[in-house]
Amino acid sequence: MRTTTTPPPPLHSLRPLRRRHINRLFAAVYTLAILSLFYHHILKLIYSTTPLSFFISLFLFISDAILAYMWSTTQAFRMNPVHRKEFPEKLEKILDREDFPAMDIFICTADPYKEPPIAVVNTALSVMAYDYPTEKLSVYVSDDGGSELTMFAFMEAAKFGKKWLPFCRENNVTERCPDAYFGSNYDQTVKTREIKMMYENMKMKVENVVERGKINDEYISSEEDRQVLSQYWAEDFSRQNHPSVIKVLLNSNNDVDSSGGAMPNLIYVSRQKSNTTPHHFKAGALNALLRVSASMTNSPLILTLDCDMYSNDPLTAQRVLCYLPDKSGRPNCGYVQFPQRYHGLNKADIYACEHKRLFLANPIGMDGLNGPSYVGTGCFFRRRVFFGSPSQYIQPETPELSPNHIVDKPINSKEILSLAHHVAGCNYENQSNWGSKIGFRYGSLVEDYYTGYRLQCEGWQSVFCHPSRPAFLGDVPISLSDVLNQNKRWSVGLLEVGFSKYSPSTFGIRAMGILMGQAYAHYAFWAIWSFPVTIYAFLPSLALLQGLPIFPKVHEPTFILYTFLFIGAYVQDCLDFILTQGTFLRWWSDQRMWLMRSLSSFVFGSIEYAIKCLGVPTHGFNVTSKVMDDELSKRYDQGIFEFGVPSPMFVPLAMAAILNLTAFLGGLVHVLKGGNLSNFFVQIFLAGFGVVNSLPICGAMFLRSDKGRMPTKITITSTLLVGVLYGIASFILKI
Ligand SMILES: O=c1ccn([C@@H]2O[C@H](COP(=O)(O)OP(=O)(O)O[C@H]3O[C@H](CO)[C@@H](O)[C@H](O)[C@H]3O)[C@@H](O)[C@H]2O)c(=O)[nH]1
Ligand SMILES: [Mn+2]
Repeated sequence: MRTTTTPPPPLHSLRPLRRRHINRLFAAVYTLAILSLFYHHILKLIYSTTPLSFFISLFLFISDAILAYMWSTTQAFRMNPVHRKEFPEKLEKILDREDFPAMDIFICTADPYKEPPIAVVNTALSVMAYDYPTEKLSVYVSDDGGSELTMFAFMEAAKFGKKWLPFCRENNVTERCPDAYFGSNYDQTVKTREIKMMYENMKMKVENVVERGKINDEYISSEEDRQVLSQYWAEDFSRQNHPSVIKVLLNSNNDVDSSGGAMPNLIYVSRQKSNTTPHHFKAGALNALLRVSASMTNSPLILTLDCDMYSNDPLTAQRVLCYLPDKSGRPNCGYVQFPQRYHGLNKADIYACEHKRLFLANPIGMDGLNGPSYVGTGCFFRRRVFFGSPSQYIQPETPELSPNHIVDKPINSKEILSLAHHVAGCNYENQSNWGSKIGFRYGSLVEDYYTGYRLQCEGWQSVFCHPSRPAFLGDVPISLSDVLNQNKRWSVGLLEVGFSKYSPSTFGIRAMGILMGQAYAHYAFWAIWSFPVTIYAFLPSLALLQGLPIFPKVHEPTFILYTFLFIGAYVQDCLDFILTQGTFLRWWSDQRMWLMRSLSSFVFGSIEYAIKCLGVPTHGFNVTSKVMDDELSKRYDQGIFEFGVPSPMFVPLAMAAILNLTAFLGGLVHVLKGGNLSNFFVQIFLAGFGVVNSLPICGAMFLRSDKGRMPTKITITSTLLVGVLYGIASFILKI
């Protein structure tokens, strides 16, 4: 620390957004409107004359109650949104570079065929090249795929890194992810050409090896490497069942780069797996890394990264130092979360993978309360948060793992390595606090959300940091079935939290207050949107086809209420989106994907959750594929929806599209023939709204002939099912 007489310059600032006043006012007005709607609903229920009208009113009542509840949870994000700014350029006025805290960086990968090792390597190199004292950085790669291909890729990366790091430093490169750098408009010089050749050479080898599924003999450069790789060749070594593999690929005490500077530590870890012991997916992997890293370096700061999110800004770690050691802003700040941002989104972001609300707008709102939730990647933690609340420290069972333990032996020493293997063992956690009271928490498929939530319940706070140059950039799934499956996994994991004894709506509200509890409840109950959206997608159209009006007529006062509620919600949603660096086009995609996810991912997620509750084993963590198919990428770039595979998740989407189209046309014919528009206006409007939203689905069913069109099987099944629904509706009306 430097000693100065003047007070140190502030390292960050905080500004509440003005729109919070309007949000609060609007919330009050909208609440009144919702109350009037329920008054109307109750009257309708009481005065319903037939069982049919009673049940229709009941369905609409429940749907609106769920919509109203979800609306109420979103208010937490709107009450006090804030903006922060940090000043990393002032950091060195306060803290000498040699006093920067050490940092352990965790990178998770789980499948070399879904997560190409060359991309994982790129992620690792991008953080190894941080503008930070190199000897203080340790990169730990967790390979849940237990794959020699990934190990091989990292052996190559360790060699290439020795050239890449000095190259970045000497040329002041901002794009420190090699793939991003060579894909950018970089200076063509002898030096850049030389390094590009080296990179291409490494990439060729790694891709070649993955393609063949095995390592060419001539690629193995030393006897030591051969020995390491031979572990994977043992007969009983499989992905689900193998001993732990830990290899120090770079050691900052010995390894130097081509210009003589220190290299960061680079450690490959594949924890022990056994068919009979649960491994808890990513949370389990992170806990293994937490312990292995404790035994080797035990740095006070930890960054967790998914293999598909590379660093896009070498100054990011320094930005974090503007918050974490500084006690002035949030004394109990346990983590600094950066938004998940993506490269390669198409113009309209057709699948709304940007998740602007989840990753940008909502965290800004939560930052004005106790801080954002943890989103799994791009998050810097204080190691201490994993060991009990700010006031109640929990000692891990092995004293060497405690966050204040100082490692005094070289990472390659026998004692350290044997401890590392011990703590990476699959039975190590038996009868311990790991996953329940310490480390990343088990019990939900969205371990990130759940862990952040439990930490915040314990009293830890967090900070949201979103500099204008994205700190990290990730890949997005580019086919609809991948997107829907990812969202299905999320909804299962969220329901697991929502209906647990730690439910945010009970436990959360008690622990953190109403607003934080509501914010977390908003996510936990995402999947219940499936009910109202499904009802609104089917019921009005079915009734319309039967000539049965179910909403207020245009001249009735409740019609104005309905109009206000609909337009009010939609306009506020749109404004929120656009004011958070959004475009109208992307907002349109976002609301469409909300409907599509509600109709499929959330429905299937709820069913899977229910099955899981009954004790039937389900999929678990289905890793999203990051492999790019050229033809598919091309269609994605043109903004064309990708169906292609006959996924059952498409059935409700196709059914809603067919039914709404039929009902809308039927409604028009009715009006054109002189029928009463006023009675059916709301239903015709809803069907029309459904049609506009399902244009890409109709196109994929009836107009397209490319490989990404809707499989004929799905179209036929859906048409038949709509027929059955229509039949049932007619039957019910007759009795
Ligand atoms: O058994 C497993 C399964 C997954 N992973 C890793 O977890 C990460 C996320 O997996 P991915 O398939 O990319 O899931 P996404 O849905 O894209 O990820 C989001 O949702 C996850 C929770 O469901 C969070 O963990 C992620 O951080 C968040 O970005 C990847 O690095 C995987 O390698 C493991 O390490 N072990
Ligand atoms: Mn991912």
